[in-house]
Amino acid sequence: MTRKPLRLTIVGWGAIARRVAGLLAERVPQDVTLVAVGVRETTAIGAGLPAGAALLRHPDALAAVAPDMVIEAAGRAAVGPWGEAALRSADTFVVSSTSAFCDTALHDRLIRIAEDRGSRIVIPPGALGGIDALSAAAALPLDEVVHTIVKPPAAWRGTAAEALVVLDRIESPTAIFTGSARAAADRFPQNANATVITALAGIGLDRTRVVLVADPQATGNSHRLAARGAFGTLEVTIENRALADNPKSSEMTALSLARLVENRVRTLAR
Ligand SMILES: NC(=O)C1=CN([C@@H]2O[C@H](COP(=O)(O)OP(=O)(O)OC[C@H]3O[C@@H](n4cnc5c(N)ncnc54)[C@H](OP(=O)(O)O)[C@@H]3O)[C@@H](O)[C@H]2O)C=CC1
Ligand SMILES: O=C([O-])CC(=O)C(=O)O
Repeated sequence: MTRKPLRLTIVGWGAIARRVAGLLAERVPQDVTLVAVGVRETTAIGAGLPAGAALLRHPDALAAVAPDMVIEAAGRAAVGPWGEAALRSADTFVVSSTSAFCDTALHDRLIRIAEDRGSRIVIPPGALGGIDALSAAAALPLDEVVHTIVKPPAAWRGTAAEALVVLDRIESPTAIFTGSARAAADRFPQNANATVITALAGIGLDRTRVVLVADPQATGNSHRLAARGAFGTLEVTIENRALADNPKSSEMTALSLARLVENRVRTLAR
């Protein structure tokens, strides 16, 4: 029996969205159709929108394209409006800007809509490795989870870090934030989404400890997870290359989204 191609919509047409679309077009062209791209009204779209993909400037337009899966790769503000529409018109809504889940009311609203409509919210591993093990470990009590993110100064430009340190003058690794995952993602919504992924997999937004570091010697974006609990101990470090179009975002975030989509259409998910 042949399967129908998955009807995919991506919200956002930035570094991650374009990379994911490119990977899928290259790797599973017959199995996935990018039916639409969601943007905001003011977004100027350059060349490169795939042929046949509709451009949606409002979440209400989603229903008409009847997607199977909607991936958000836009930013925290996009998660609420696009998520509500996606959970009403698609069976799966995939969230990249997980910092949105620091807003408990939004989190609860999306869960309620998903329960009403029989749809699902999926949080991919994003820039991280080892999240499957942390999530499995959380079935037993966890004592401690610490997530450390190290990025070069350029990745912290245009963020709250600029009010704390002079990024151009840093000469050695400098901690710009220490605190909970909730506070980290709230203050650094473009750079600390991954801490919410860790928190939701493990011991929650308030108990997960986060350290954010600007390092002039760093050549990429690294994430270190350390956890301790009844399962044993876990230490995972991933050194990610940044995406060419956005130094804040890692290549792994796009690769991980592509894997998630590919596994949905593959006979052997891996
Ligand atoms: N989970 C994880 O591990 C990671 C998550 N992220 C999240 O993914 C997001 C996207 O990353 P990246 O592609 O690198 O960012 P970019 O800045 O390269 O692209 C973001 C795109 O989304 C569009 N956009 C922004 N806000 C909205 C909105 N409210 N509605 C619709 N479109 C919108 C922008 O358009 P324009 O501004 O032109 O209107 C732009 O096209 C990040 O903001 C971050 O929240 C990033 C890295 C890792
Ligand atoms: O891409 C990364 O390394 C992680 C990131 O920006 C985020 O968590 O928001």
